[in-house]
Order: sequence, then C-alpha cells, then structure tokens
Amino acid sequence: MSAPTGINVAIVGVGLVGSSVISQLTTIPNLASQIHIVALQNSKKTLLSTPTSPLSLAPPADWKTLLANSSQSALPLADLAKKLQQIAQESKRHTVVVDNTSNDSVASFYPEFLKAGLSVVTPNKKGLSGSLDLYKAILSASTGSDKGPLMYGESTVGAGLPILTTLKDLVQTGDEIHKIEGVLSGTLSYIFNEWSTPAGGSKKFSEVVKVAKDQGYTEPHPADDLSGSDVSRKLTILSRLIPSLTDKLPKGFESVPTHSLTPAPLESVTSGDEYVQKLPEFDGDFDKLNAAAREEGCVLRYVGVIDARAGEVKASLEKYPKDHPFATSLSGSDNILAFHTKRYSQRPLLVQGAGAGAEVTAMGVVADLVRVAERRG
Ligand SMILES: NC(=O)C1=CN([C@@H]2O[C@H](COP(=O)(O)OP(=O)(O)OC[C@H]3O[C@@H](n4cnc5c(N)ncnc54)[C@H](OP(=O)(O)O)[C@@H]3O)[C@@H](O)[C@H]2O)C=CC1
Ligand SMILES: N[C@@H](CC=O)C(=O)O
Ligand code: NA
Repeated sequence: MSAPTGINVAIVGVGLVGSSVISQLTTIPNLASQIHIVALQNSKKTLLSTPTSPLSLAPPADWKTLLANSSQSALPLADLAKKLQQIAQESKRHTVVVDNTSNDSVASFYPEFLKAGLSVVTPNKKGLSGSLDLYKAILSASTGSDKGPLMYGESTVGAGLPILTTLKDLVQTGDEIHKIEGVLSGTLSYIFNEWSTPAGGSKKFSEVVKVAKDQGYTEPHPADDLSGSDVSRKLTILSRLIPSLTDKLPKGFESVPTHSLTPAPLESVTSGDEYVQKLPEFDGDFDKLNAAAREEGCVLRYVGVIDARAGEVKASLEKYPKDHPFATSLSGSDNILAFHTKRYSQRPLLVQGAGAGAEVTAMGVVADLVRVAERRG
C-alpha cells in the first residue's frame, strides 16, 4: 500500500472563521504536513497554487497581502472547480473545497463541486438547511464510490462541538431519537445569559447584541441570529439526520415555526451595521419582555426543539425558572443540547460548550478536514 499523500484544500471565504482555519492549518505541525492549501478566494480575489509556484502561507508569509495583491479576480465557481480538478490531477491528491462564507450561491454550488470529485467541508448552514432538493442533490453527489467526494459540516451546528457526529453515531448504531432540545445559538445564548439573569440585570438589550457582534459570535448580518433563522437552520440540519424527519421540512429552515426577535420596523434593514445602530430604539420593548418574565420568577432563553415522535420542530423564546439549568449553568456563547433517545431515556446525553467564535468554529472545520484526510488522503 502506498503512503498517504495528504489532501489539498481550497479555502473560499477568508473572514473571521476562514482566517482562523488558515492559522490552524499553517501553524500546527502535524496538520501543515498533511493538509496543503492550494487556493484562497474571497469575493474579490483568488490566489492559486501552481506546480512551479506552490502556495506558502505559513507565517512569516502574509497571506492577506498575497491575496489582496493577486492579479486574479475572484473566479466564477465553475472555473474554480475546473482549476481545482487540474490541481488534484497534477498533485495526485484528493482536493477539498472549504466554504467559509455565508453565501447562498456558494452553498448552492456544492452538488457541482462534489460532481467534479471535490469534497466539501463547511460551517455555512445555507446548503444543508436549504431546500430539500438542494439537500438531496448534495447527499446523492457525496455518497458515491469508495473513493468519491465527501461532505462534512460539523461546524454548521454548535460550531466545533461534536453535535452532528454524535447524532450520526446515535442513528447509525440503531438508537431511536425521541427528542433533541436546547440552546443552539451562541449569539442568543450570550445575549440572554448577560441580559436576562437570575439576579436581574441592568444591561440594555442593544448593548449586549453589540458585544456579541464584536466577539465574532453573530452571523455577518446579526438579523440572521435575532430573527431565529440561524436556529431554525440548525434545527433543519439536525432533523434531516433523523431518518423519520429527513423529508419533513421541504422548504428547509423556512418550514420551521420560528419566533423572531427582530422588531418589525427593522425587518427590511439589509445592512448589519444599520440594524445594530437602530436597535437601541427598541430597548424599551425588550425591557418590558424581560420584566414580565422576572415577575414570574423566570429568565428568558431562546431554545430549539425537535420532537421526533410528534414530528414537530420549533424555535422559540421560552421562560425558565431561575433555578433551571438553562438559567444557571450557561455562560458566554455556550450551546447546550440534550439528546433524549431510547438508550438515553433515563437521563439525556448532553453536549455543552462554546457554540460560536472564530477559533472553536475553525476547530470543527479543521477536524472535518482531518476526517477527509483520514479517508481520502
Ligand atoms: N462566527 C461564528 O461563530 C460561526 C460562524 N459560522 C459560519 O461561518 C461562516 C463564516 O462566518 P464569518 O467568518 O463570521 O463571516 P465573515 O463575514 O467574517 O467572512 C465571510 C467571508 O466570505 C467571503 N465571501 C462572501 N461571499 C463570497 C463569495 N460569493 N465568494 C467568495 N467569498 C465570499 C467574504 O469575502 P469579502 O470580505 O471579500 O466579502 C469573507 O472573506 C458563516 O457561514 C457562518 O454562519 C458557523 C459557526 C459559528
Ligand atoms: N451566529 C451563530 C454562529 C454559529 O453558528 C451563533 O451565534 O450561534
Ligand atoms: Na458542531
């Protein structure tokens, strides 16, 4: 048997998460030797490896300047796929596209990348939580031959926390999923942990939203978090891994009943900065919501529930007594997920930890790349 040669990686999207992925891949020695970065692309530029000029991105090289100075403007995805096929052939290495954007067009292109023999790894929820047609196209293009392309998206739910791998393990070993419930948004977890506390609190809602954005927890547009759609996307991704629910959400996340926290006048605001700027106008309304829960001896938490036996999925704002674990045991951007199953029927299997932030999200992406390298390298 020939020695493993490692894999190539093309990184599309080099913002908060993408930068951390590059940093982990170029500075951790055992990763740098098995995972070779062959392309970087943002919305403006592409930087490509060639046989005579392989990319060398480890510090002290400054990949941001190299990308910004590249003479190649961002390649259309079909052209990028062709270039990557060529690089795969020349280097004799399996090649993976890492999508670190939150872009719908990139996510819709996964079936084409996969059909071109390229694996896909992503923290972008838009592909796996989109229409059922897109989801099925992704599945059928990634479950071909033994040597075929693979699709991994651990960081789409709970960032680096082992949530999709846990659910897949439960399902593949024949457990029966009864219910999955918990706090699935790092942003909303941070906001409610800081603003709706058992001891009361004096912070303004808009202030904690701004901190969540500054910490890198929010989506590029924070309305995607406050509208609940980020949670309904995660619920869709999880539901589709439960065989009885795979076909349940035909329109994807839009089929999930979802409580939105976006004030009605801000629903049409397309700029994330403008949205955050205007949010203080609504602090009074949020204060009233918090005060009403406090009068009942409760705190507010934003939760997602998949009731597999009833076939119900929903994302909602709920009140919890001040001594409930969701009120006392969460802090920062913590996610917590309880898997109630036939085997874990007495006490649920729990996964808890930071569910947002660049480093922990990149860790989930890089762990997926290691899985691809183990299977295809
Ligand atoms: N932040 C977090 O805690 C977590 C994030 N995620 C997911 O990770 C993804 C990235 O998030 P984050 O890093 O915060 O986002 P950023 O906004 O920081 O970065 C997005 C990157 O994508 C690039 N981009 C946008 N559109 C395109 C396009 N059409 N083609 C190529 N590149 C494009 C942007 O380039 P340019 O600068 O040129 O516009 C930028 O480099 C999102 O899908 C998010 O949901 C998942 C889990 C946790
Ligand atoms: N914006 C998301 C990031 C991770 O998916 C969140 O806050 O959970
Ligand atoms: Na995860």
